[in-house]
Amino acid sequence: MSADTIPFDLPARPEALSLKALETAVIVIDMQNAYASLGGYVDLAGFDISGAQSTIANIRRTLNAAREAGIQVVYLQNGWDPDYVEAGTPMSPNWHKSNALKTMRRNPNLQGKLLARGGWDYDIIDDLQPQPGDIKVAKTRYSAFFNSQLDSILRSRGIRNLIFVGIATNVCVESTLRDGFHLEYFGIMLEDATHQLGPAFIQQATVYNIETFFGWVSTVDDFVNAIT
Ligand SMILES: NC(=O)N/C=C\C(=O)O
Repeated sequence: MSADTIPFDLPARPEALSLKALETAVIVIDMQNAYASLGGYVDLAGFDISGAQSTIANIRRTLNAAREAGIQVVYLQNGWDPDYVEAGTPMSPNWHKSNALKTMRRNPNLQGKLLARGGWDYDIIDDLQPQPGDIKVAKTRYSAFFNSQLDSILRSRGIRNLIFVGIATNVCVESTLRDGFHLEYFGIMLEDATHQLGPAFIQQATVYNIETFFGWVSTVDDFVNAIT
């Protein structure tokens, strides 16, 4: 039996899980300049991203260990075409709720810069550049399962367990983990490899929701120790 088919035990809340590397992927949600760099969209929109640095370091540790253990790494990238056709019109709730679109409407000099494919804001941050063998998937709404290739990419590889890292805990991470639950994926969030948009209590709200209703919560130390 090869190492990646031998189950490893992951300490998690509300209970530990037994997982096989080959059936597991690390899902990296939106680690783009927009969400993790000063001068990116969420910074310009007025959110506090001072906690992102420790999140980035914890994600890097998670990804290095996952690649070593033969666990697939999948990067999601949020945004739209440079003309924002995919962002929708006033007929779409996205047009009304997207803080990126609202920020650009308030500051017309930013038009075309935020979350536009091909631009700096859309790019994955330098510290977490994808490595050979990693998979990149584009998304246009908060849930990475909506209108994307993610489900078929995972199912075609027999992946059932999703380890979530990235930004933001309470928006795209939680939306994707919830949709994954309804598609029969086992979702596990590494709480110290995610960061919220909004006050600290909202991170705890997502942790509670996941532990209680949608999946499991673990930590970077526990994940790295379990697979090395
Ligand atoms: N990646 C995210 O969680 N995004 C949250 C908000 C947005 O994209 O406007």
